[in-house]
Amino acid sequence: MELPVLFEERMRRMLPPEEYEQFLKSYEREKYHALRVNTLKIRRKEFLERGLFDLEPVPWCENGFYYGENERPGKHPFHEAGLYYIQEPSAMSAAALADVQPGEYVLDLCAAPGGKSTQLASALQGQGLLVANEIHPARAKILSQNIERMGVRNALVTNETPQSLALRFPAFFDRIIVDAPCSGEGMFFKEEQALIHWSPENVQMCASRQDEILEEAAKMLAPGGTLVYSTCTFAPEEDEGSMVRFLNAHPEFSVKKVPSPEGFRPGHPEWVDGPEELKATFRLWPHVLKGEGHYAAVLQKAGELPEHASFGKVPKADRAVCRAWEEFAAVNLRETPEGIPVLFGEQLYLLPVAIPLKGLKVLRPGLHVGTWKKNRLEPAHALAMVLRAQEAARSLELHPNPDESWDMVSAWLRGESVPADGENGWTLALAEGYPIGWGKVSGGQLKNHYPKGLRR
Ligand SMILES: C[S@@+](CC[C@H](N)C(=O)[O-])C[C@H]1O[C@@H](n2cnc3c(N)ncnc32)[C@H](O)[C@@H]1O
Repeated sequence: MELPVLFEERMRRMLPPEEYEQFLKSYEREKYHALRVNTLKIRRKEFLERGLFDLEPVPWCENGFYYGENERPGKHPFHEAGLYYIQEPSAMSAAALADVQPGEYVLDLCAAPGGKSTQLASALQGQGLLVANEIHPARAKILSQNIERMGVRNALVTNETPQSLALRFPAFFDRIIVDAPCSGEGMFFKEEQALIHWSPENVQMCASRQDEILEEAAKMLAPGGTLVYSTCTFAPEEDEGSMVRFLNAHPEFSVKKVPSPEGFRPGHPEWVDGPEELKATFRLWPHVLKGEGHYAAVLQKAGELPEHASFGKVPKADRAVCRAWEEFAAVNLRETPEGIPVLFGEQLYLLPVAIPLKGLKVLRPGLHVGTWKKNRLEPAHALAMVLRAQEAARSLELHPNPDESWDMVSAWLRGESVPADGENGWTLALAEGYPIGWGKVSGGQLKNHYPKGLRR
């Protein structure tokens, strides 16, 4: 791989000579593949007991595992069932450092395609609130699909600028992740675009954009809250540099000392004329650990976390719709998910927390439970994806014998209907016990309602 000369010169100045050679060599090796088990759907232990792939733990992420280069987890039906998320291993560091607890209010400000958001959602375990925001509309759609596939019930997916989000959510969140757009020097390996667009001017542009994003994040963090900043670049201006500019402008913030995971190296204040406390930020180097490289910092805002702020009431879906939802749940579910029913056009959602949505660009205001059409409620795919098999009144196993082929599941994922002799009505289709969508039994068939856009 041919690296930009100015990049090489800068890296040579940054690293001691033997380390610089090792750093260069890291570009020649095979890239690492990893997945993260989605604990909203399956426990780590159960996933390992299934022995699906040849796995090795990622040291800094409890549910992260490297898999062999010949494995194809993206093709397995369990990927569609949302049992795991394929993610670059060093990218698992920021959300792990955020140490999110169930019930907190969390913002992922630069969230698409959703690696960190889905990791934060697992940590929340369906309690509290996740706002997953992405500025680019097309990327926000992909984020929203991943939130759905992973069975996240308490997320609001927005497509806003950090500035307008900050107007709606002043001092609102317990934790914020800023996984900033950056010059992507850690991505040279896999994305030619990062290599083509690299220039010292672009590094400067990214650094100023990071300052702007962090400024808005600061406004949205509650006193006593935690801000995690990360990039996938090695440029000091965008890493320790962004932190020093931010800390100078915000004396209410300091670097939080958190235990250093295996393989992480300290940040370098001397590269940016910054304070010693930057040594408690983290450098993930591709020649030191098994990953493409990252920078991460955990910052703390002074003060005590207050009670969660309330916006008061939000307008609920009208009575007929709420009643239809209750009736649907009574007939088809054994447990009814919680949330405030809100109608967006024909789409019914359960909003996890009373947040006024007017004026915000929202793609997914909570859990999508159904479509209200012709005075009937048809269940949404997202609802199937948050349920456990036992939470539906009826389910049908499409892969009853683990030793047999996955033909019936594959047919289902292509949109085909399958034979079924159960009771008529909405039925959860299962792949070895894990929901993959809704079907409707009638006339000895499970009619396929797998969304057209997802069919293989
Ligand atoms: C490093 S990526 C995020 C990756 C994501 N956190 C994940 O783990 O899957 C940075 C994101 O920031 C978005 N972005 C670009 N410009 C932005 C801006 N001015 N404000 C906020 N986000 C921006 C990009 O579209 C991109 O999706």
